[in-house]
Amino acid sequence: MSAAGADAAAGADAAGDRPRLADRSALAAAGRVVVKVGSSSLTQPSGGIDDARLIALVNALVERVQAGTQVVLVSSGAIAAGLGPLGLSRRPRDLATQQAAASVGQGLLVARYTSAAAAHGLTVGQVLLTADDVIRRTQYRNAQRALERLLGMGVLPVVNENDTVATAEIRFGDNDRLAALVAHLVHADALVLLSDVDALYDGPPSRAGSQRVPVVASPADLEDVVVGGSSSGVGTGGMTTKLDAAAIATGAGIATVLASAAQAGEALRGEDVGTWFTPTGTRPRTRMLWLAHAASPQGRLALDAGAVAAVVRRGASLLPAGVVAVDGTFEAGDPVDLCDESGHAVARGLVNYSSAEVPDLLGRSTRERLDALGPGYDRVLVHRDDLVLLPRRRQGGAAGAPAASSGRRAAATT
Ligand SMILES: Nc1ncnc2c1ncn2[C@@H]1O[C@H](COP(=O)(O)OP(=O)(O)O)[C@@H](O)[C@H]1O
Ligand SMILES: N[C@@H](CCC(=O)OP(=O)(O)O)C(=O)O
Repeated sequence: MSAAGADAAAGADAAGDRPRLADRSALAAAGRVVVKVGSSSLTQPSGGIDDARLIALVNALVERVQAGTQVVLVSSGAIAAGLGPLGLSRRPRDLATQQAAASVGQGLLVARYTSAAAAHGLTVGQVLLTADDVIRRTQYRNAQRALERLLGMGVLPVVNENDTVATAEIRFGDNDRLAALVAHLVHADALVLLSDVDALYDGPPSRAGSQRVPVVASPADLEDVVVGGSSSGVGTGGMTTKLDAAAIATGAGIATVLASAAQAGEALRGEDVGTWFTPTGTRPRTRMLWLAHAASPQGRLALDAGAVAAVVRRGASLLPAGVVAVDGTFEAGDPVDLCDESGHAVARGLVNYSSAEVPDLLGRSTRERLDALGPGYDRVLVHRDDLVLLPRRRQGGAAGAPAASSGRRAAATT
């Protein structure tokens, strides 16, 4: 996947299946890059699309494409672009109006990308994703196949969340993490996050004395960094979601750069701008990353101690006999959290039965289930291939890297 030359500057991936970019200088020769741009970098304060900035971004992307890099653009800005045409002066709070604004704005946004890219002979393809679409085996393969084909045909895919149909429950909500997962989905060499701020600073950029952080080599480098929310009025997550995205990507072996959209060209050429996040982990299986980071659990299964040990330490599937209680309303195939006796989520998986069926299964052996309930009830509750362990810091709901990138995950699935 990497262009010739990248290997020289790349460190070997421990998994051995893809090279990792060692530093900024390797970026210019990267084979495949996902670029994410935030709303504040594309729209005017009043909400309309800022044509000059959008064209400058497209020019920077075209330069990379012409140099041989395949680029996927994850673009925010649909909601912001839809405000003006709908007579709205600020980002609406309610979901339905956000959906309406996104519906109007997304079309306008892609039309501008299409014409800006066409000026260079580059074709744009729109890809709208929901989190729910891509945690399911068939659908994530479908998204992967579509992106792969678009790139193979020399198209610039422009990805956004499908805000118009994403309900509160299945909504991803921020494109920084979405971009990190897309980078993983397409096996990108690097993720470039473009914003209205030119780098990560050790404190709020507006505060006198805050210093640019040029390199983050490990999470320890972030210990003294103070991060805040968005100050633009149109952005969503501020620096917090960018650091989450960088953690997801680097934890999966993907180098990440945070820079200003105004310096997109320099950032993509590997010049010393912005903040470089060194890849730390190795690539987990694609769907597992989505399951840990994109899926909203629809229920909780309380496991006894033996079942926790089997799932977490031995990598076993979850059998109904090890579950003592069920909570929530879900269908077969939905994501649920598997909790230990103190209520901490230790794993997340796709459940094979609905919440209406589970109570009848609990505590019963396979033979007892078949005898009492009939054929088909010998399935496990959650198969080990549909399961990802959650690291301790994620327990209680905080975002974190999935254990899929660690040795523990390998133990849990083999
Ligand atoms: N430590 C920090 N370093 C840099 N920016 C920060 C920091 N803490 C908070 N921010 C804010 O994060 C903002 C970028 O986030 P956001 O507005 O969501 O951007 P986007 O629309 O590009 O996704 C910056 O404009 C800045 O005000
Ligand atoms: N999907 C939304 C953007 C969500 C989002 O993450 O926004 P931003 O913080 O500006 O990257 C939209 O297109 O308006």
